[in-house]
Amino acid sequence: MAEPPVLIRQDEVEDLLHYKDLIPRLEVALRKFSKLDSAEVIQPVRTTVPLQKYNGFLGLMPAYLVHEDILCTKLVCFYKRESGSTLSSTQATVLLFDPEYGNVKAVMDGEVITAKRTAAVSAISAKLLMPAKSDVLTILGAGHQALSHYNVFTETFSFKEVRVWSRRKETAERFAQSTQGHVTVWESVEEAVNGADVIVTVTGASEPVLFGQWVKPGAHVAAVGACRPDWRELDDVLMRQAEVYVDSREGAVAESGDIILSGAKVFAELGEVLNGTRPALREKTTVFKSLGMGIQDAVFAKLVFEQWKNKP
Ligand SMILES: NC(=O)C1=CN([C@@H]2O[C@H](COP(=O)(O)OP(=O)(O)OC[C@H]3O[C@@H](n4cnc5c(N)ncnc54)[C@H](O)[C@@H]3O)[C@@H](O)[C@H]2O)C=CC1
Ligand SMILES: O=C(O)C1=NCCCC1
Repeated sequence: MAEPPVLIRQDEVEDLLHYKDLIPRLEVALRKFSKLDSAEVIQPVRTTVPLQKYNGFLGLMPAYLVHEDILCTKLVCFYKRESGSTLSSTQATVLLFDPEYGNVKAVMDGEVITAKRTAAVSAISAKLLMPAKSDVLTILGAGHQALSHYNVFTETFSFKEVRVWSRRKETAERFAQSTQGHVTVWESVEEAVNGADVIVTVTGASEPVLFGQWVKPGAHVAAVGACRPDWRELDDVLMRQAEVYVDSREGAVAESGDIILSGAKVFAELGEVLNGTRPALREKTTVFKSLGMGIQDAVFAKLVFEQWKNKP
């Protein structure tokens, strides 16, 4: 009989996941995903169950990496929260299976995995697409993803200035007080993004907050929020003037309101750029539209489980 699953808590996942280990693993997974004719990665588009009564969704994100034999699914609930709400907008649990027998080996917290893997993928997009000389980083939104993005972007790159905007100034101020380095708080998006080389959008918005007319030509935007077909963070002008990169084309055309409603064309998947089959147009204005993928959770779940087992 199979052993019962182990339970890995949020603080344990936090201690076990470091960006320096995450980025190379994610690059390998993104490359495999985007290889033409590859049967190495099986990842259907997220199934989403609406929770209308609560203004939220349950997303089911299974993935199987055949060669590494990693079978995993994340269960993630995400919500549209009113300004001032103290409820969390994302709750996630990750299940890691034994693919041969079908039993669950580990049940682990998915919130840290979600925060860190999403930020690490955005950092990969910036590494490939941001202007060669990037001094100013602006973060729009001041929640969990804002902090994980701040951490990985400042650990990976050397910005001279980091700015934050949030719809409530006190949230942005609290964010700026919680970071290791200096962050300036801005009252309007227009001022916050003026002259920025890299802009990260990590809001719960369902209407555009970032407008193309404010974005410096050649800037890179990592757009992480608005993961529903009728939600927006970016306006049509920005979507149409930028070269649009995604994590998964299939996911993007099914789930991204910014892509679907603007009619913007997807130029490439990040994995295609990493494989060298599509170019990184660093000199142009670029948008990386992130939606999140089950394989990203799967590689981290395996890493967490292995490290947890080997803990002294
Ligand atoms: N692409 C991906 O893989 C993932 C995307 N997400 C999405 O990223 C976004 C941020 O997630 P978290 O940081 O976990 O959420 P959070 O709730 O911790 O932070 C959200 C931030 O957005 C702000 N905000 C909320 N509604 C807004 C509005 N209408 N206009 C402007 N700002 C607004 C909040 O004040 C807060 O600063 C969410 O949309 C979430 O669904 C989350 C996980 C993974
Ligand atoms: O990939 C994920 O995880 C999520 N993507 C969209 C919104 C919530 C979580």
